Amino acid sequence: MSAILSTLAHSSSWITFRKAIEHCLAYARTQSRFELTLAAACFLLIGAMLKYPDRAIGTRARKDVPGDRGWPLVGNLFQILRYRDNALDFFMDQLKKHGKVYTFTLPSVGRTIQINSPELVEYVQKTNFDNYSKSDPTGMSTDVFGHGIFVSDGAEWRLQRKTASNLFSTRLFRDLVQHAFKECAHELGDNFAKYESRITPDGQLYYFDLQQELAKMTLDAFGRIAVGIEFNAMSEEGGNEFGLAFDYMTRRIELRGVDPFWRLSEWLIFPVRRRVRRSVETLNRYAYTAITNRRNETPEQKENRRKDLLDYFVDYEYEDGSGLTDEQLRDVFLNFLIAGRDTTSQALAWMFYHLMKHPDIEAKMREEIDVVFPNGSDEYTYDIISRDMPYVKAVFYETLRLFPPVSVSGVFALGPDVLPNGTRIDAGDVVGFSSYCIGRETDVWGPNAAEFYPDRWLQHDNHSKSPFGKFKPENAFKFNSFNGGPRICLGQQFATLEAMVTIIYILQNFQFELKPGHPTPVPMAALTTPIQGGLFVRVFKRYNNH
Ligand code: HEM
Repeated sequence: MSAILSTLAHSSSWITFRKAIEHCLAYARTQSRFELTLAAACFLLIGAMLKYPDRAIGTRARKDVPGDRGWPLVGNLFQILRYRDNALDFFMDQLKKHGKVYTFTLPSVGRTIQINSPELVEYVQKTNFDNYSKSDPTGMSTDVFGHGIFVSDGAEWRLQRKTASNLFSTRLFRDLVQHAFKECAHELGDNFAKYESRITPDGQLYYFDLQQELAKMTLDAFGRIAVGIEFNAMSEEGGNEFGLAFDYMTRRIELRGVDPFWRLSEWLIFPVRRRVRRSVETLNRYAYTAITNRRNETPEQKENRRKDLLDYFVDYEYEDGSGLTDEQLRDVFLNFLIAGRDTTSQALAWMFYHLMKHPDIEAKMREEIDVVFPNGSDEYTYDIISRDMPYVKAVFYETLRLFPPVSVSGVFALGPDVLPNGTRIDAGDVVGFSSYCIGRETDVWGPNAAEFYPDRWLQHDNHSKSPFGKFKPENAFKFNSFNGGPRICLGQQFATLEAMVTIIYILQNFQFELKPGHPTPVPMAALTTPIQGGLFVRVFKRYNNH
């Protein structure tokens, strides 16, 4: 081998090159098949390294877009792995270093052109929407998402979007605020009341993971409201089997993104293979049980309950009279559950953390709540919550600005394109955007962009009924936490109302204290953005209220 390499290295002219080839062939005739295969593999590897000296294999060079130089064949993989503990820091550091548009490559996904400016995001999410796809050509999320709304395009996506939007009516919201959301908030409160007096077996004060409790609540709520399932996550006997399987798989999908050989490694590492299989089985079991129950329901049973999301899909008919298959319904079920559970609960966890750090903001929220719902009243209505509580909404939206549950996302370019700033996009490129980064940009949000400052969402004019002013909505591409354009989050209003009912009920009745020595929360690199390790608090009843 070394003889071949040294001859090739010195082949400065065609004659010497020919001699080198002859030398190689003569040498090869003396070698075993194994050594020849090894030599060929080394040549291929060296050739590939020369072709892709600073980027992931298969990607085209892009000297015209700023970005850190990558390694041969693996691109920026090792660099991103160094940010494993907080992947969002990678995006922020790149933003500071290169500006709003930069690029990096990964062997599993190819080239990403990251655009962190509202104008460019608007172009991709809305103006040239048809050129960008959400489907997942890597297959990393297929075992969970299948062909559901998050990862489908074209007719498949339109069907799901249109069918699901039938559900989200003002009539439903009125009903949810007065019943389902309120009932779930009460159940959560019942658990808090138990935790208040609890002592651990070794006699210590009881600190619990508030983020996990909120996730249980949003899962139970969404199960009841959308798919007619009682997950019983909040009940202590429930076990939260579905939620844990979901958490594991969402984390797994994220890890697959930085492992070019994820199929092989998951297959080789038996405990991972087993846990993936069991988790997917759990998710499927819940989904198929719900679907079978729904298909077997009698007309009387159906009449005695409110029409839910699953009904709209089970009842759907194509032009030829056929309906959706069980597999399609399973994808609907799982996609909506991930949308409905993690996002809202994580945003609430981040918000309660900020309230513990900003008692002045919490006091103002309580002031608003106590005026609108005096004496601890829980006569919540859709009109009052959406009209008369600008400060509570402002605090929730300020949390979504700084800690958006979907903090980084992207689309695949179907064809070549040129962005409004002149950046070229090649077919197959990932165009990435980060509401987390945009939410922190000072030219977008002002010099105090990094500050938790809910007042930025309020405006004062003569028409505002509340002393806090009026809630001031923002452009969807500047405040991109709910996405924008035709794929804007379908559940924005649902999530906002659910969160507000929960916040109001909790602040009317409880107070949290952060566990002493709790580390400053760090966002976890998952499909959504939970607090890494959870949020451990103690809860107290609010005795000085009403
Ligand atoms: C605070 C809570 C929420 C936030 C911040 C949020 C944010 C988002 C974002 C950023 C997307 C786009 C994802 C992407 O394309 O990468 C999205 C899509 C979606 N969201 Fe939400 N979401 C929230 C709650 C909900 C809830 C509660 C539901 C259901 C009731 C929901 C239903 C959906 C659906 C169906 C889509 C897919 C829309 C499409 O592709 O057409 N979301 N959401």
